[in-house]
Amino acid sequence: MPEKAVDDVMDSAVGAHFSGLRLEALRLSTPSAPSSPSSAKAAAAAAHSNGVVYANGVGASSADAAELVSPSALRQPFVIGVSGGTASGKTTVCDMIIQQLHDHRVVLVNQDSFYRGLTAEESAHAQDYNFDHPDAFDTEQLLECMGQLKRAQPVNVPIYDFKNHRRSSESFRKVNASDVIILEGILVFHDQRVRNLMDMKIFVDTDADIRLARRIRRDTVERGRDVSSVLEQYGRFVKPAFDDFVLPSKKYADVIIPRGGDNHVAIDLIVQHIRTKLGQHDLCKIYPHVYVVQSTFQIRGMHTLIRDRDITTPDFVFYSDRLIRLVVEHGLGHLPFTEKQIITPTGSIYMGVEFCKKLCGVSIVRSGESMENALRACCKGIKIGKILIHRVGDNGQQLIYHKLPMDIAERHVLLLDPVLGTGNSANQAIELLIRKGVPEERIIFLNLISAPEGIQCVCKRFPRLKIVTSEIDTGLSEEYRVIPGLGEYGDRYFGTDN
Ligand SMILES: Nc1ncnc2c1ncn2[C@@H]1O[C@H](COP(=O)(O)OP(=O)(O)O)[C@@H](O)[C@H]1O
Ligand SMILES: Nc1ccn([C@@H]2O[C@H](COP(=O)(O)O)[C@@H](O)[C@H]2O)c(=O)n1
Ligand SMILES: [Mg+2]
Repeated sequence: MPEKAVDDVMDSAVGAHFSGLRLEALRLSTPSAPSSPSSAKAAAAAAHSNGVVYANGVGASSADAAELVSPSALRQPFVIGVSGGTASGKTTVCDMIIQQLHDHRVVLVNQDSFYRGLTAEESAHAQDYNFDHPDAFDTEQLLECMGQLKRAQPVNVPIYDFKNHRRSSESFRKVNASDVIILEGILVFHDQRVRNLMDMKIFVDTDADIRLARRIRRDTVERGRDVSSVLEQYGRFVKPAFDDFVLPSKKYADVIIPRGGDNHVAIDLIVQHIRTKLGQHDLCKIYPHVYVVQSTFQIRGMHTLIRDRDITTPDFVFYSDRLIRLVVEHGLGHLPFTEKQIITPTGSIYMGVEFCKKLCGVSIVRSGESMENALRACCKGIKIGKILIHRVGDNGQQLIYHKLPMDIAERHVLLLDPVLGTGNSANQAIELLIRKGVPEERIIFLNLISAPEGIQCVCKRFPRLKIVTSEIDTGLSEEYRVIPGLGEYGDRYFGTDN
């Protein structure tokens, strides 16, 4: 690219946001082609398998892992509650989720395991016992087990036999501490203390007639009952308890799955959500300065829209802007502050804080410019610099042009690029900022999506820099594209795609 043209690009791009004008062309001799995706993938895979290290050492798979992960970076496991009426398909749905995930870091805990065993006398009149009432479960023991798992300790879960209504006296099922715990049962949303353990609640909603038909088949085939006893128990206890306890707890659900295991779309979405959580867990454990905006279904919904190849440009811009705003706000939360006391209109003292004033934005041209408006909306009058990284041919040479505030060395820098792919251009930009005197720990790199390979590449080189992102994707393709990704972000945002 001729220097004049670049000058024009930079001048038109930079607008009137700062006065310190510099243009410098750097010819880099170090090859900067993306590091091979296979080696990056191998590194990501290694980190993936090593990432699960527990406070008590359970599950640590290598000595390297212990070095990589600092105990302060450990997070709580992600707990998913699955409720619904009897024979709605709860166990089936959980089994499908676990099978699809194919990941050892997910464990299932069944509320059924915590049924109180009947005494000999109660067993003799089992037909009169209400197994659908909350008192039929030892909820204290369930809470204790879940507490242990949350504290990353393995637990022995009882084994319950539906045929004789007793727990096995000799054997237990050993459940290891894991990153994702799924807790399923008819009444897991009933007790507030159990509900409070959950990060996500799913209700499996299946038509009552279908449930009854399935229950008759299951209980006669698997639980040693005959049809008339199933029907009698259903009318006397199961249905009334469903109406009194199970159905009223549906209101606590975040997600309702109609048709249970037949609803493949819902199961795929949940699997995808858990995968995202697992990816975040590993990388956030390994790199304590990686922050992922807390996922909500609003955020997931916006990602679903902007990742859809058929979305219109105005919608892409609208939802990208909303997401970017969240990332920017989160990033600003990592800036230092000073305490400040003010007087409110009621004459009272309010002990507050004052924002850090010495900051600026730097966008990596061109797609990083799409994040500038959100930054300006949050920080009135903020100076925004630009860095353009231009590849010259295929030999790895790059030209870097920049326009940065004169006093950038004294500022905190919010580096803007919506997609962190290989991490190579991000590293070039960060190196330049450091050469300009910005300390590594004063740089916050903001993106919408990040590939694990990019996070590894940047964090290994700049371990004190912070990365704030809204989702971590699966990885890079052979062509270094983020997968599932969202395509050429700049073209989609500025409407220059086809
Ligand atoms: N989508 C489905 N189609 C047909 N049968 C199903 C389906 N989902 C579950 N079942 C069967 O219905 C019975 C009840 O399912 P289960 O998953 O045990 O329900 P829950 O755990 O909610 O009681 C089981 O025998 C199971 O094999
Ligand atoms: N000894 C027992 C214990 C429980 N039940 C019934 O099991 C149902 C809960 O399990 P799901 O897999 O169907 O959710 C519940 O409705 C109890 O009536 C039983 O029959 N015998
Ligand atoms: Mg079940």
